[in-house]
Amino acid sequence: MKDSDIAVSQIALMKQKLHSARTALEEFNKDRNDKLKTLIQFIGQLSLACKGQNLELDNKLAKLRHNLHDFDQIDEALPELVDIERLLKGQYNQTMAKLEESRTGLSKVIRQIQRVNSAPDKVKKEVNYFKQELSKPFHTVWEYIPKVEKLIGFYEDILQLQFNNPDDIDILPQHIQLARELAVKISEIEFRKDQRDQVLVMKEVLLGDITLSTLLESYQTIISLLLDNIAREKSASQDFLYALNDALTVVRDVVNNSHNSNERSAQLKQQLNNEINLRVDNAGGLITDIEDIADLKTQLTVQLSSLRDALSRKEALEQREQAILRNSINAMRKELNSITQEANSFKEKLFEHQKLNLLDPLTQLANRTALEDRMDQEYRNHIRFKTPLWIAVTDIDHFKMVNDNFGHSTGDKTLQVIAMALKNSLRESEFVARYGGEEFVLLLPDITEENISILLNRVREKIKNIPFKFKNQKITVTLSIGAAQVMENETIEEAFERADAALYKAKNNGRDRVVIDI
Ligand SMILES: Nc1nc2c(ncn2[C@@H]2O[C@H](COP(=O)(O)OP(=O)(O)OP(=O)(O)O)[C@@H](O)[C@H]2O)c(=O)[nH]1
Repeated sequence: MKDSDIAVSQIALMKQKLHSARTALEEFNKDRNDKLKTLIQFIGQLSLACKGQNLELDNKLAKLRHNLHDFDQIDEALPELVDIERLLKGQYNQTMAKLEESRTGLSKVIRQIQRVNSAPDKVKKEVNYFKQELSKPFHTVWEYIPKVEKLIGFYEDILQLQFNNPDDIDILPQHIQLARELAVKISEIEFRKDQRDQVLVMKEVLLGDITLSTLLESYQTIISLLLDNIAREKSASQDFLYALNDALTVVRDVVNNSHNSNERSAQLKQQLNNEINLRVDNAGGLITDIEDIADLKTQLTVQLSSLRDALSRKEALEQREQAILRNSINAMRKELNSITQEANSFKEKLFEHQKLNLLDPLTQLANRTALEDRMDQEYRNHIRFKTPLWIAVTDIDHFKMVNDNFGHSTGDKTLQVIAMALKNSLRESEFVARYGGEEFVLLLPDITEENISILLNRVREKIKNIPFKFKNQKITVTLSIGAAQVMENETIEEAFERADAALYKAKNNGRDRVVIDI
């Protein structure tokens, strides 16, 4: 074969190879584009799945989807990818941190559920198992949601049980606090004798292990007892008013009757007086007109007899009048006596109430109302006579410990002893009141600035030296005292505030001391 023929056949072969290579390249390009399109579609779908986690990411992905949609614009999408990659990475870290946070949150909720004593045993067991499960970290949000659902299920079970047995609703610390406060309050109220046993029992219950329903019942009972007392007082005053009204009606009738009979008597008397005058006139006329003595004697005898008759009728009338008057007076006296008795017993009751309203039933010291009255009175004297006036506020130290360690009734007795000791350590002119709880207020007129500290420290020492013995244990009870003198142009309330602030200082400086605000 000639060289030229060889060259031609080689060229033909190369052409053929080139054609095959081009066809292969076209097929490869087509295949690559198909795969790329599939990939782009997939990215589009994936980006939709990420939607809703982060707004910036959503916007970027929307833009990416738009750019990828037109195959020719694919180059424009490339720079966006860097940003999107950064956002996706951040989003991943954030999601993981949030999931960990949520896991801790759920563990807290679990601990709360475990504290619910009334939870059924089945729930308690499941909660324990669930707690172990919860110790493993979550990897996706979808692992988290069923856990939350499970927790809600536990709550549902517990609530369901409590709705079915409302008596078992858990009593919270604030309920117990309310019960204790109610116990203190009812010991400050004076109940009737026949109510006292019931109140004592209630106080014991309130200070013991109480359920919520017992607490509510106690509130209801106390309100009923108080309403009953109010109703009784109302009916006692009503009875008194009715009795007063009846007595006044009787007195009015008596007065009316005696007035009417007086009028009738006055008319009769007038008639009799006229008759007597007429007889006297007639007798006078006879003396001047008749000259014959015998005739005169006869006529005069007739006139005198008529006169005697009229006079005796007048006397009878006057006697009847006096009898009526006496009866009226007696009837009125009787009514007045009975109404005076009623009024006295009502007054006594009022006085008792008034006294009770001013006395603290536990310690028998003056109460807050009485203190306010006395503060007014002492302040007026202080202004009028320019005498010094001190006010001291005192509070027992760590009194809660006495209650907590030895019981509330020991606490009550301690208060009584301290109240008595305070009262006994003051002069007649001085005054002490229970201000509330374990706090007392002293009003001390006529004390000089040099003496106030001596006096109050003496009171403090006196209380400190009381040999209290609880459960065979010797206990020292101390007081903190704050005092202030009423200054010129100052109200007693302002001085009280200063004394209270001084008490606060005494407490803060270590208790068992007197602080005087000068
Ligand atoms: N037994 C009894 N306790 C009372 C009465 N009134 C108040 N308390 C108790 O007095 C205590 C006062 O406690 P806190 O206010 O904490 O004061 P504290 O323990 O005295 O401590 P400090 O005042 O800070 O020294 C509480 O436990 C009250 O329940 C009462 O009439 N009887």
